[in-house]
Amino acid sequence: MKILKVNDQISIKRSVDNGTEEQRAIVKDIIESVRQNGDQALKDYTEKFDGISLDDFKVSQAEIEEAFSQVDGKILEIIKEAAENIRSFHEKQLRPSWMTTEENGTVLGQKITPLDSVGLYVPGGTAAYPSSVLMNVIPAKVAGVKRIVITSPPDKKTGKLPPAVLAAAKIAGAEEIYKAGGAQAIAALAYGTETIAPVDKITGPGNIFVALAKREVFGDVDIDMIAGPSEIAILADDTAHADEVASDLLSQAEHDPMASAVLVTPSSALAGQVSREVDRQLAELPRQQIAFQSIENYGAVYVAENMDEAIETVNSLAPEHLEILTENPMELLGRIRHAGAIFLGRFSPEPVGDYFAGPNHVLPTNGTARFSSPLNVVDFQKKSSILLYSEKALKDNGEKIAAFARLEGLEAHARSIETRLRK
Ligand SMILES: NC(=O)c1ccc[n+]([C@@H]2O[C@H](COP(=O)([O-])OP(=O)(O)OC[C@H]3O[C@@H](n4cnc5c(N)ncnc54)[C@H](O)[C@@H]3O)[C@@H](O)[C@H]2O)c1
Ligand SMILES: N[C@H](CO)Cc1c[nH]c[nH+]1
Ligand SMILES: [Zn+2]
Repeated sequence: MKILKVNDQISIKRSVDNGTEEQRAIVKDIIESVRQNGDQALKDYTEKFDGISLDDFKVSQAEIEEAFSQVDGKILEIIKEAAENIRSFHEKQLRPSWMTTEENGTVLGQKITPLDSVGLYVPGGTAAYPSSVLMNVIPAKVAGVKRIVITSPPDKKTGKLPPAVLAAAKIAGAEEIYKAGGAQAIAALAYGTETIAPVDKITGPGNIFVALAKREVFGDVDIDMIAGPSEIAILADDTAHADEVASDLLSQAEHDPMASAVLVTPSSALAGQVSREVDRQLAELPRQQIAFQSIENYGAVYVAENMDEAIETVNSLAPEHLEILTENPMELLGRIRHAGAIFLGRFSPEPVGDYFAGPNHVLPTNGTARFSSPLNVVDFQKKSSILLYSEKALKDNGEKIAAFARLEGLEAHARSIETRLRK
């Protein structure tokens, strides 16, 4: 793994993928076709891209039960315990609606309402993570969303969805599940077909066709974010254990050839040890090819002049995941301004958050931690403002409001107020 000096140019190499012109045109065609032809288009594209001919896209209750029985009992217990931790963490994010009443009778407030329906896209293939099913469905449940839909492409051989995904969905409490993938599934969620009623918001990652389709339907429905490849930055001093730092870097590198994994440290001794250790551990990994490309193209060990420079470097990266492996990580927490999730100390490696602790693993990537947050309960709710003026309140303030309206040249606004002042 390469060792570099921190300089002004340092940044995680970003891979913001807007797709090719051809891919964007394909996605537009697919969406239009699903809008026009509904289920028939969904069926045709599933045959074309997934090689499966389906008469019914809906996963039956029997299929869910069968999947549940196929997953090892001990694994089911682990998924249930993780689900409980995730539920308990997200319940703490709930905020009540509120109202205030002033002396003149004015009532002002904010009413919080869950979205009616949301759709979660679960990617196909090896990226069909049951943990991501929990991380999307549970905050929606906690928010109070009544209808939670899951859609995922059928396996090219069996025509089914992975048993662990169906089991996680059942444990999280989502049982309206469809076998449909790609841009056609996003179009079906956004606009509906004969079988799939439309939803109000679409969440979840996917390949370039899924990402482009989410961008395309945004506005007609809401979306969560366009998640990029995984990122980890580690801030460490010479008390860190090189083998642990290396394994944590590789834990995200194995996700994606474009995942980024960087160490930032003022210790050149640690830098050398970690660099060698990454190379050694890489050779032993099953997903060696993926991790190798990630480390080669998007990985680095950065040596800073001192801890102050290292901290500023981390803030400028605004990584998805940040591990602090220093003598006293808590002391540095207050100086971290930008990171999706912050893992403190050597007993909190990143996979603790991916699977089990409770905080959401759907996190801002590509430096967007500067302005956005992990997926959370509020993403599945919306707010309505409440206003009630008493007669006295309107009489006391009506002239000011009418004057403000006339300042903007809006006479009908002013009269709407004044017609009441005269009575
Ligand atoms: N950021 C995260 O948290 C996260 C987590 C898991 C997976 N992912 C990403 O999800 C993706 C999974 O990709 P995948 O392809 O295995 O599954 P996918 O479900 O995203 O896409 C499969 C679908 O793509 C469509 N498709 C394939 N080729 C097409 C073509 N030529 N034209 C039109 N549509 C086509 C098909 O409809 C197919 O069903 C990866 O990019 C992975 O990095 C990200
Ligand atoms: N680290 C990924 C998000 O960046 C999430 C994940 C799922 N499974 C394992 N990891
Ligand atoms: Zn992960």
